[in-house]
Amino acid sequence: MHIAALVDGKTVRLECGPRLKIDGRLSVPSELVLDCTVEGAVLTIKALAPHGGIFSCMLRDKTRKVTDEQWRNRTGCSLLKSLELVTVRAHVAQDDAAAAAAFRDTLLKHAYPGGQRRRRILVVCNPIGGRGQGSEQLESHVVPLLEAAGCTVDVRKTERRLHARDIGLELDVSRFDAAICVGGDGTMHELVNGIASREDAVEALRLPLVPVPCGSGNGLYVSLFGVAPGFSVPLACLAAVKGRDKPHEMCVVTQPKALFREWDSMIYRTMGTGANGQEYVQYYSFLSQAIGLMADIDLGTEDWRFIGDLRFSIGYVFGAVRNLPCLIDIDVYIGDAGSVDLQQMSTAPRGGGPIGHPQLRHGSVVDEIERATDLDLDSPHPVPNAWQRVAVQTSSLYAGKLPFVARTLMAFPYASSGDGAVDVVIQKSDSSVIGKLGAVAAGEDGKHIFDPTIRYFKAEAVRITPNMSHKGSHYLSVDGEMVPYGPIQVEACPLCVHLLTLDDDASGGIGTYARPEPRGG
Ligand SMILES: Nc1ncnc2c1ncn2[C@@H]1O[C@H](COP(=O)(O)OP(=O)(O)OP(=O)(O)O)[C@@H](O)[C@H]1O
Repeated sequence: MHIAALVDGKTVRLECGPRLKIDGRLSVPSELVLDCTVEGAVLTIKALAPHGGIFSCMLRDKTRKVTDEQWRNRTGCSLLKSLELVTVRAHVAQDDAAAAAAFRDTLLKHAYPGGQRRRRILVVCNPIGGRGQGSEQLESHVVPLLEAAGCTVDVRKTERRLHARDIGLELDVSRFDAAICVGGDGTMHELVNGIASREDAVEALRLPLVPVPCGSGNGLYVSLFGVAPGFSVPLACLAAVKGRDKPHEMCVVTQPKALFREWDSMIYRTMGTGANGQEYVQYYSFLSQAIGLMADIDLGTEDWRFIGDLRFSIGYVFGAVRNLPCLIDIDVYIGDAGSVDLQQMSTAPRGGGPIGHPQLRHGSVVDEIERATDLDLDSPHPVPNAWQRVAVQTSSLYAGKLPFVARTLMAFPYASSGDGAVDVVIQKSDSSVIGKLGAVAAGEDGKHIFDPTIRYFKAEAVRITPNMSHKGSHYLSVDGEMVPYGPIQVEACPLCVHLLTLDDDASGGIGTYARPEPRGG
């Protein structure tokens, strides 16, 4: 479909189909088109396109272009870092009014093949996340872009810690088609836990969520959109406008209620009582749980927020040089869903697990566990269907459900949204400072899992019991948020969050980037 029209006094040819082309100005896949309207003689197109660059006026071909190949490989395309909202107004001759309307219809058909347009979007914005740019990004990019796509936008700014949780608790989910968090993983953690604490959690969590990267680590965002496009606010907003919904199973976390006594307010709402009458607190994690070095570099560098995610790299170097052991007992239930074999882990189904009510298949943290033999990760076979103590001295334990925890660390390359297991990375304490630095350098593309000082496996459940004499020198974090230092149990559960992605394949897992091939067959 094509049409001739006047843009800035020049006659140009407008073409649309799978691509939108405007002679000499714009050439992008229709997926990047947000809206097209015809009012009187004016045809208006709103789309995302790469920034022209400050020297673009000196270039012969000034077309702002994203090729089909670049769009297909978008998780590896750094050009998308400069995506921005572009508005093109074209004047069509009176005789061409019908052709302009047909052009609009064709363009919108290609721009929204799934049909749903003009979503009603809740925006939860943390103004102090990351480098404190949430409010600026909200006003300069998020709201204008969503409105350009014809969406209805309801903005709630968080005014205090746990405000996002309270929004989730009280939200009328029927009023929205999607919710976005302008902030980091912590804001999403609070919102998700608010929704997950409700009686109607399974249904309410069907509200699709999108992270807009204005935090520090933004692990959820990077796991959805890849590293190369950078922290692209427009790309995340595009997913909110037209993304597909994918379920992602979470971990249910339990900790003894007694640990929360010294906390000023009860963060999580759900309580339970173990077989021995001890009470526990239950909450959910969509991303990661960490203790030792990896938690310390996140929570121990909060004062360095102004340098963005560079704080994690610098914090890691400091932590590696201090090389503190982290005295913890680790019990794992590998089970049928888990594995200690990298080859098998690499072929775990990436998506599509069962969705349902949270379960504690392996009990809570306050329950006694019966252990079989210890698990020796250096010669692990055969693994019984039972709890096992992991015989290893650690400097850090990191567990998680998504590949990336930050753009510099694909911590769990074989993580899956629907395999019923949590991925675990243990860094042995007998590794040297140089060994630790080498391991994290390899972590950018997930190859740290082959490092001799690292052990990587999948388990149905993990219990960590820290030596409390280390309270004060280490942190415990869940989704990057500080939680009370003390015993914690984590298991993969069928309670899912629904995430909007730009992935083409609705059935596959989250993220289309390359993961490392297991070595040695
Ligand atoms: N108005 C506010 N004042 C103080 N704290 C707030 C406010 N709004 C939110 N918070 C808190 O800010 C913390 C950090 O939020 P967030 O996760 O969005 O950013 P981040 O920690 O920089 O990013 P990431 O988690 O990706 O590393 C959360 O613990 C949240 O409770």
